[in-house]
Amino acid sequence: MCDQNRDVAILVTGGDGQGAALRGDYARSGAGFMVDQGWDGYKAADHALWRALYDRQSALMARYAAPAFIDGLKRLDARDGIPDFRRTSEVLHRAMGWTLVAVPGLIPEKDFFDHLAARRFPVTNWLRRPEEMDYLVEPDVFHDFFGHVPLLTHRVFADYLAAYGAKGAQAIALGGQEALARLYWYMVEFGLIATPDGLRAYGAGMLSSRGETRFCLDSPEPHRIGFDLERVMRTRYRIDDYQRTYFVLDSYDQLFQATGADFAPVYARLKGLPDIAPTTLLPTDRVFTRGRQVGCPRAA
Ligand SMILES: C[C@H](O)[C@H](O)[C@H]1CNc2nc(N)[nH]c(=O)c2N1
Ligand SMILES: N[C@@H](Cc1ccccc1)C(=O)O
Ligand SMILES: [Fe+2]
Repeated sequence: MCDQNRDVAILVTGGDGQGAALRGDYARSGAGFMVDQGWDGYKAADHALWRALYDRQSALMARYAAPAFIDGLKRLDARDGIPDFRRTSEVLHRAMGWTLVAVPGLIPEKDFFDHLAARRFPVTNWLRRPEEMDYLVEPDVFHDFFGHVPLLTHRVFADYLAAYGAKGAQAIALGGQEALARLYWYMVEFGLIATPDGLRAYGAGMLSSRGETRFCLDSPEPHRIGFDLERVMRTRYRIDDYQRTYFVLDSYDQLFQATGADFAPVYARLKGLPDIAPTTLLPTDRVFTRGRQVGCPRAA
């Protein structure tokens, strides 16, 4: 089992080299790092913390979240306590062909891509501590379920995620997995979408964090730039703080269409181009907000 821990430790020190402590119980994980959710093991205090997180985040959704996210969250009816993934999977599978699988935390990229390609969404089975209510570095069940599952009930986005996962094998074969991981990071974890009422957040990474839900739309610090596949794939990211750049979709279909292209020539082009720092703005960028980029946002 230590091999699996080693694999995951390598994964978690990815990104720009920051690490995050591994909290999950990887010892009992099986194929694809799947574990039993252990739903019966959750205590009343865990369910109470879930409800507190759920109520606090839900109160922000009308102002900050994309309509598709709000619709999906309502459909899940997950306020009362930490959901039993098996029950959610029954509903989700009938509607969208997706199921949820419990994992102990971050898993190696190949396993993650394979799960998405097979329409299995990995959901971490432990809950953050009360002192981490506003933000934590690695995903917990609140981030994975509250943040990600609502958009699995949206046909185009659910199909996009499967199409995205199916790109994993080729990316690993061609050395494009960092580029593909950036596409996930910016467009699944931290994506914004333009609506008639202005920009709204749909990314799981901001919507599971009260701090970043407000920051991503209210703060003058970060850049907000129109989505462009190669621009996203060239842009580095931080895993341990609010983002310095957010990308904006015109529609979920725009993201789905972009993922229909063959990425092999894209990876080849990227090999000859430098990475872009998250604080950088290019003259070719479609700029919604030119961020001030001063100071460390989370410390503010
Ligand atoms: C797609 C990209 O590799 C990203 O870092 C993956 C890796 N492994 C993961 N593992 C889990 N459980 N959850 C995640 O969101 C991710 N993200
Ligand atoms: N920072 C998010 C969790 C998260 C972890 C990893 C990636 C994206 C998001 C939160 O506090 O809810
Ligand atoms: Fe996530």
